[in-house]
Amino acid sequence: MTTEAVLRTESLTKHYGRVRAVDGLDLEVRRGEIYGLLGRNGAGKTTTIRMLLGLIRPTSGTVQVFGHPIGYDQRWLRRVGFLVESATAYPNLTVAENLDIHRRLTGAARSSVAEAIGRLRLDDYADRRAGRLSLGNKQRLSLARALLHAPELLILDEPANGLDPAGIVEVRELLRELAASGVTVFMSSHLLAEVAHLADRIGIVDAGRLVEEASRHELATRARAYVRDAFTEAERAEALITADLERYFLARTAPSERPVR
Ligand SMILES: Nc1ncnc2c1ncn2[C@@H]1O[C@H](COP(=O)(O)OP(=O)(O)OP(=O)(O)O)[C@@H](O)[C@H]1O
Repeated sequence: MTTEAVLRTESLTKHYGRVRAVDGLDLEVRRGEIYGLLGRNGAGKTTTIRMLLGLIRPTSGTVQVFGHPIGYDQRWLRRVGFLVESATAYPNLTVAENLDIHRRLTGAARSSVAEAIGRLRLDDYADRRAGRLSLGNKQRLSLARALLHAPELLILDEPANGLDPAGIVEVRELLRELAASGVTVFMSSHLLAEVAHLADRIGIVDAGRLVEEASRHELATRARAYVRDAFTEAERAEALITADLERYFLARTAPSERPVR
């Protein structure tokens, strides 16, 4: 991993009237890194992501992608894959047709549609209309679209939304694989476990402000100390049983449903 900043914000701010949705955010995401923006509902994650993509204009502050300020030159968008609103697609078009539209818009190779379908394990649904997919499969379609044109940077708002536990593990593996091949991933989540399993670095936002930033390892150390101090032995045992149940569920999942490595 080099230290080159793929994504950088300086004093990024968005106010809606008196609501400070995002308030002076300084972020730097390096090439090949998985960065997780973690925060409660309403903390400002979606607003941040919309500004990163140039979908809404900041009240003040700047965003740079690949070293270029957004707004002046939109060509960088071709190098970015994104998922903003989860589970959006043309409902009357099939999975393959939805992806083919994106392929044409981005100028990606014809084979990229089948590849993306395979990567997100949508093979059995390729000819199904998007409007008839389950929430989880709609989310897979959105993810397939995000990575179809082999972007260098993925910006994903709550990528685990709507996925079942096996799906979350598959997508986690996929994002890890992409990051290992040099793709930079910026993702948001309101679930600590999701970013803690995946992100190299985690930024915690609250009321639009970055209240903490740490590597996954540092955060895990702090969390362990917190769990030790804040919970009783019975509560800790209960949590362990829940984790074991999740592992049991995954072990019982048919081999064809397991992630491709
Ligand atoms: N268009 C808007 N007009 C007014 N207020 C808004 C608008 N968009 C967001 N907000 C407010 O800004 C704050 C941040 O919202 P945002 O959607 O960015 O949070 P979030 O962290 O993505 O939350 P969630 O996980 O619930 O999506 C909230 O108080 C929200 O109500």
